[in-house]
Amino acid sequence: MEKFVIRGGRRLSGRTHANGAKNSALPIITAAALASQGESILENVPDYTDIRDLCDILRALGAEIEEVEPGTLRVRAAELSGHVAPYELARKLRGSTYVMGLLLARLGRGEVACPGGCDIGARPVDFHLKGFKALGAEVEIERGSMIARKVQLRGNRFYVDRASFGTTINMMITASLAPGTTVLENAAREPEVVDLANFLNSMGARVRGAGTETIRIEGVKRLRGARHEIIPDRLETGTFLIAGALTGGDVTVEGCIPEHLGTVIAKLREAGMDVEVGLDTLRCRGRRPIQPADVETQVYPGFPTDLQSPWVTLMSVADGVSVVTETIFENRFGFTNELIRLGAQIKVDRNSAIIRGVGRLTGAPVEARELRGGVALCLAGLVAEGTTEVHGVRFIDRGYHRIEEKLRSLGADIERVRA
Ligand SMILES: CC(=O)N[C@H]1[C@@H](OP(=O)(O)OP(=O)(O)OC[C@H]2O[C@@H](n3ccc(=O)[nH]c3=O)[C@H](O)[C@@H]2O)O[C@H](CO)[C@@H](O)[C@@H]1O
Ligand SMILES: C=C(OP(=O)(O)O)C(=O)O
Repeated sequence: MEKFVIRGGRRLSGRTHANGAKNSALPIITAAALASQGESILENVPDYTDIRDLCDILRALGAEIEEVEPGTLRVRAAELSGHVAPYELARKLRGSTYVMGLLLARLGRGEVACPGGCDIGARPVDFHLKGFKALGAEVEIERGSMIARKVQLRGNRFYVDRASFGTTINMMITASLAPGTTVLENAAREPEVVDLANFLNSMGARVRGAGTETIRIEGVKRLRGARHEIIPDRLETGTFLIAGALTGGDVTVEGCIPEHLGTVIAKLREAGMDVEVGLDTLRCRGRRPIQPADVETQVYPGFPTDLQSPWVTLMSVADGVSVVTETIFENRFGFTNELIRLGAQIKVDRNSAIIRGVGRLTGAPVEARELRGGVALCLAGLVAEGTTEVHGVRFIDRGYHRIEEKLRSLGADIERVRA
């Protein structure tokens, strides 16, 4: 068990480089195992624990995955040797749902534990199952797993409820090898969907329309390996920009795609921050006072739910009252109980948090229970007087690589110690 020990009060300033996107890397590594010919070289793969767990699942199913150099994976999967994903691994992460899409596409059957991931709501898999069924699969939940029996897939028209990100991804993976045409309506439009489509197309798939709400996939007989560079992580980038804003600092994130953060940039400016947009850089200079800026999370291109928690931390020291509304996950304000220990004044009313900005936060031991809420507590520790201990670092490691080193390089006083 590890914890972060943070001594607050330092302005963050300097430059940091964006990692590859977790939510792109998970589907793309899985999709690489769709290829029965050749190998894929995947670059800019972030070293997050979720990624390692996914690779272990795929290896257990017969894929060969090696790290040829830091951040670059070689994936070969001429044949898959098994159709049952190791239960204890698959239940750890949400991204393991894509392994079902892969198994159905390659083997026509599969068994994958109902996924885990951040505890931010019920997070069922009913949309995924409905999607698989629309493609001809017989799939049920039994003994804690999604189980698909031997099936013959065929393309179909499918409406994606709530523009679900994961369902859109899974349908793209499965339909790429399903004979006929699949049309996804109300598809997710996140940049990671486009990244997956680009990779699939370079493998020989025929995916059109990714990035719009209608995606059309013509199934092909086989796919071959390809080279691909994962897009930068807009959520990690946004986290560092918010850290710059919060500490009154001057933080530049290099190697990002500013267009992927349009709403976040607009909201930072509304909060009074000075945001400079470069070709592949974003610079946020923190200004005082922090203006209250209401946020409502939305599917892309709206404000990302994954940055809601860091935003709440920023608003907790703003000069006035703000309202943050969560529309995607019904239980994503759990971390505010811990933020309150540091002195934040937050009332959660149904799916909104009403935040009365306070002049100061003071350090205390707090507990991270999920990824983004955990990082929001670390950010709070950066501005809290005295020492904040954030326990539950393993949740943060699911989507940030040694975040303490990046924060330290910007001037933060933070260390990882055994709890
Ligand atoms: C690994 C990964 O990429 N995770 C991301 C993905 O999660 P994930 O793919 O789980 O998110 P979805 O877009 O599918 O979820 C949207 C909403 O639909 C509900 N739902 C979803 C599927 C389903 O079968 N039934 C159902 O009811 C969910 O509980 C949620 O309330 O998109 C979220 C929304 O951008 C991000 O916060 C997560 O970081
Ligand atoms: C919710 C998240 O991840 P997951 O879906 O993997 O739990 C996240 O990245 O914020």
